[in-house]
Amino acid sequence: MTSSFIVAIDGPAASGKGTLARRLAATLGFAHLDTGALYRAVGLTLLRAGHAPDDTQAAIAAAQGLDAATVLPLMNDPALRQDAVAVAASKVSVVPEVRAALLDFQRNFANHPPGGAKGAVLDGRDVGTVVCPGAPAKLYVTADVEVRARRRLSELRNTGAEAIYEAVLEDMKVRDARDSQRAVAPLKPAVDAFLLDTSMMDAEQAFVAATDFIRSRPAFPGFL
Ligand SMILES: Nc1ncnc2c1ncn2[C@@H]1O[C@H](COP(=O)(O)OP(=O)(O)O)[C@@H](O)[C@H]1O
Ligand SMILES: Nc1ccn([C@@H]2O[C@H](COP(=O)(O)OP(=O)(O)O)[C@@H](O)[C@H]2O)c(=O)n1
Repeated sequence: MTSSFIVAIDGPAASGKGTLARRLAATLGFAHLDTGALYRAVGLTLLRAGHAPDDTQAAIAAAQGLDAATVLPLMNDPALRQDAVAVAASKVSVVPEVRAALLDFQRNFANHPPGGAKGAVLDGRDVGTVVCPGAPAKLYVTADVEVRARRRLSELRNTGAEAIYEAVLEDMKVRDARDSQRAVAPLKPAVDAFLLDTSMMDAEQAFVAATDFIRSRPAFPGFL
């Protein structure tokens, strides 16, 4: 059976989309897919094989080689969260063949959520625009880049990594620019997305604003 209960959440790095997506999925009883983790898995595979992150042919081979059996263990690998892996993910994600290789997995997850879930929440950069353009609830989560850099900094420090604010901020600006300016599936809000700026909101306030929006969508009767 194909599910039409899809919540699409997009936005730039450290805007809070993953935090929101996980909590929404738990509340709705839906499955959750962090689509960024798929691009990070490609980046990590490439780095571990000793390739440069901008080696296009190696990136295509890594993406085409990922299947459910190889990707699932990688999704829980702590190395996936390293900043170098985020940068590699952003580099491989400009390659159209890499995006094409990951598309079926994402659409299949959205339309046939695992574990008997009634619906799915996907977060990333192009879920509402490319992966699931027909999703009945789309959110675009953002925040000022300085706020996002501070969030990512404390996240990195909490994992024991040494991180400097200025470097994290600079990395984030470069990655935002690359993600927004690429030719294929650039980061941008879908025309029908609900814009949620979390610069002045904590995670609880963002969750309340998101659930108010989803509750207003006729396609989600009685879920919240
Ligand atoms: N609204 C918010 N206010 C403050 N911190 C937040 C908020 N949402 C998420 N965070 C924190 O910011 C960091 C990045 O959030 P995350 O959900 O991983 O962002 P993304 O998935 O967009 O990269 C995490 O440490 C998370 O706990
Ligand atoms: N749907 C998606 C998700 C991620 N990505 C790429 O993957 C990188 C890492 O994504 P992520 O969501 O894990 O990054 P953060 O927002 O957690 O920093 C992004 O910078 C994008 O370049 C993408 O191109 N399309």
